[in-house]
Amino acid sequence: MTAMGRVGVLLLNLGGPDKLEDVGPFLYNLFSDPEIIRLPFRWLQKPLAWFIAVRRTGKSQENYKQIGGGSPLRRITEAQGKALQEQLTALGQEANIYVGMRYWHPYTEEAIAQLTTDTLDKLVILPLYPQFSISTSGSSFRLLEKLWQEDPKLQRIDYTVIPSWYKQPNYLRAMAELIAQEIDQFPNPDQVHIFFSAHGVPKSYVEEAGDPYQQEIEECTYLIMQTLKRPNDHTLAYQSRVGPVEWLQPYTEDALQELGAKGVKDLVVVPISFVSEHIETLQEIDIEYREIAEEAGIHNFKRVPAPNTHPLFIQALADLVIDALEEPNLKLSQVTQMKKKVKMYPPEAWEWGMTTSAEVWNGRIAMLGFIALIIELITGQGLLHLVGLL
Ligand SMILES: C=CC1=C(C)c2cc3[nH]c(cc4nc(cc5[nH]c(cc1n2)c(C)c5CCC(=O)O)C(CCC(=O)O)=C4C)c(C)c3C=C
Ligand SMILES: [Fe+2]
Ligand SMILES: [Fe+2]
Repeated sequence: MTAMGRVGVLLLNLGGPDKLEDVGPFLYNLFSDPEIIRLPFRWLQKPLAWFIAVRRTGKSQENYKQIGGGSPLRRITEAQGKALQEQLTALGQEANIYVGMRYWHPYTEEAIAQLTTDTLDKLVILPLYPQFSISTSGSSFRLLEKLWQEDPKLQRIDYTVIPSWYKQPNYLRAMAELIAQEIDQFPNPDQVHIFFSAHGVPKSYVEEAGDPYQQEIEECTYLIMQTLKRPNDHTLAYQSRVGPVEWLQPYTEDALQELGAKGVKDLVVVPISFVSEHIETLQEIDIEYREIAEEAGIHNFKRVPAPNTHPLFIQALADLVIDALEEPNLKLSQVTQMKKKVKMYPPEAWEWGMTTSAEVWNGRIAMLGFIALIIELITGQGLLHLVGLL
């Protein structure tokens, strides 16, 4: 305890399957989230999530097999929490650290149950995503808002939220240092092409729902290059597209092929939206994109490690917590306002069940939807392709 009283830090992350048997239920949880699949009908969410999870599990398990049979996200996030606690203690700020994952253990609900029994005086909510997206931090904030509304014990905790933090100077320094270490291993470091690969989101998130993610990614790329102070050429592209709807462009695979065709031979990939190693770095970049790059003639392909427990990165997290404790509180409900009034799911206009006629239409559309789902289940074609998920 310090002058601030008993402080807690809630670290938010996505979560990942610990072992192969977890892949199916993890995918079901992920696709059950309306911030991941934005459907106009809430009742369709769970059957669709189940269907997509069943269809995707085999392929996804193959990928997890290639990285040792599970996600390292929990282990790394817990190590980040421990390092953050030690750094805060060194700076004179004792704190309890809690890890709350969105789609797998330890779930956000478990972290909340723990922290309500710890009688905290102040809680800092810190998402482990440098940039805000509706689909990541936004989804976790929305869940927390719901938990807060339901629990009077939580309402008594004085808390503040950090919405995004890609401008944090020590984070930028950590990224620049990790990039410099990698390019300096090449015979001609200044000739190496620096390839920023961000996790993508569907284009409609940005263009229709006002997700600030793309703007924050672009600014973050610019700030890292400014901090790096090297003359290298660089590219920003988006990875991990799911389904045939348009996602943010250029796609990583296309951009790699284009650079190969232009004669780029030396390239380092910087995973820019992740702060830990996980399937998208260890399998997708290190295995799939490496293969594409090598086929395109990029013979010297390297990847910059995620910040993980890099001391400058842990310092950045500690700075964020200490600054948040000193600044005025930011509430969960204020965050979406700040983030350019993003339209979280469901848009208000879709609030159904308020009138008798709406109930009648709900019923009719539900019947039609179920028929469409049955057709899809039998033929493997139709509705799911229309909504752009398969
Ligand atoms: C900034 C990070 C992330 C954004 C933005 C994001 C959006 C997003 N993701 C999916 C679908 C899937 N994501 C999956 C895994 C996964 N996603 C992120 C991060 C972001 N996702 C991480 C850290 C992980 C890995 C977890 C781990 O196992 O370590 C998966 C599962 C893996 C697979 O089958 O490919 C899916 C599916 C969508 C649809 C989306 C935006 C709408
Ligand atoms: Fe994802
Ligand atoms: Fe992926």
